[in-house]
Amino acid sequence: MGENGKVAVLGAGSWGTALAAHLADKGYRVGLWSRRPDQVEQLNTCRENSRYLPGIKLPENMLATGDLEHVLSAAEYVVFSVPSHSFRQVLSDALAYIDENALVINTAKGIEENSLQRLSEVFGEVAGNGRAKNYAVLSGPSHAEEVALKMPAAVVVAAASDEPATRGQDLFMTETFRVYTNPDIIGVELGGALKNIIALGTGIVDGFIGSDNTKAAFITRGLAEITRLGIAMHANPLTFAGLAGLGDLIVTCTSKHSRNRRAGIEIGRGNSLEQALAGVNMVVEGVRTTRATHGLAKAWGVEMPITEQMYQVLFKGKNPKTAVVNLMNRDKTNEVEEVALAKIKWWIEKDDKSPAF
Ligand SMILES: NC(=O)C1=CN([C@@H]2O[C@H](COP(=O)(O)OP(=O)(O)OC[C@H]3O[C@@H](n4cnc5c(N)ncnc54)[C@H](OP(=O)(O)O)[C@@H]3O)[C@@H](O)[C@H]2O)C=CC1
Ligand SMILES: O=C(CO)COP(=O)(O)O
Repeated sequence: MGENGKVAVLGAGSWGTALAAHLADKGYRVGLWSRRPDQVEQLNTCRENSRYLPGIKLPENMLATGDLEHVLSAAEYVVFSVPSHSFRQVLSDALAYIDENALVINTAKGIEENSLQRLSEVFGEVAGNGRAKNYAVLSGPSHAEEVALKMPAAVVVAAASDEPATRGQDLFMTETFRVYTNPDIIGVELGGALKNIIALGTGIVDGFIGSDNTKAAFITRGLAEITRLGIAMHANPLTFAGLAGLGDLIVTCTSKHSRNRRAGIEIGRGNSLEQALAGVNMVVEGVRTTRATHGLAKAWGVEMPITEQMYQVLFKGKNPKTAVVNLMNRDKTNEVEEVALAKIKWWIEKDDKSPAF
């Protein structure tokens, strides 16, 4: 199973720390890279990440370091757990030290804002498409706080071919952390990134309406528009009914641990975006992802009414109450027919993979 092999985890936030502890508990030698020397010192002496994952005792066979070359030297697996907006930079800094045969697993959930690229596309651009054979994505419903307590969770590893997907599955799988493989890297990336827009919005709805009916409608129609974009971008529609789609949507829209939902609640209570982000004080991926997805929807010619309203609320000062009124009063339509049409479009366009930008 590769236990006792070396793993480098880049990014010492809540997810990087939880995954590093998970893999160390499984018997791997784990190096956890942080960009902050004071945090390295604190992790190694107190054996706890008091800022990002308080209350979890870190295993002895994981060591924090600020030295990228050192942590990556001889690592068979490299886990990226930095926020998506810093993925390109950290990857560029790390690349020279990553062994050609090492499996790179990205765990960030986002779309790059300026390029509108999925993170596997960023990886291809920075590392070269030749290295894509050793690239995988870990996604699905998995809050760090619960994974660190070994509460049962099920996730997905997606990769372009079986071999890296199975390597990733074997790396993470334990009795309490069940890992499925999925060949649909586009769908898994989109599901993980776009659910954060819906979680932010669900938080807003929680913050000012508090209606379960409204929330259920918002989540369900959110999944419909994620699927619509996914189909246009040549993802497998079924991925969105799985762990990286519906599964992650459920957890992020309902959990007390969700930073996206918590930020949304503050906005729904009348606080500004800046106040909401300062209150959470951890990465809230849904903000940048809303802007990026707004761009993707335009580029692919896909209607995404919830994303459009979220964009207006977050960046154009629209009142959330007006946004809900606008969503409720759109032209009448047929739920199933709409999905069927999107699917036909998928079949027609699947041989033409060139996006409209
Ligand atoms: N938390 C969770 O439960 C889960 C998170 N994820 C995803 O994992 C990714 C990381 O999230 P998470 O760990 O929760 O985030 P946190 O906010 O908990 O931590 C972010 C970490 O990234 C570091 N960081 C930020 N910018 C940079 C940079 N430019 N270079 C290097 N390090 C940087 C921060 O360092 P510093 O303290 O110095 O700012 C901090 O250690 C996100 O994409 C998130 O969506 C996925 C599944 C579960
Ligand atoms: O992706 C996550 C859980 O699967 C984490 O979601 P939040 O970033 O909203 O906390």
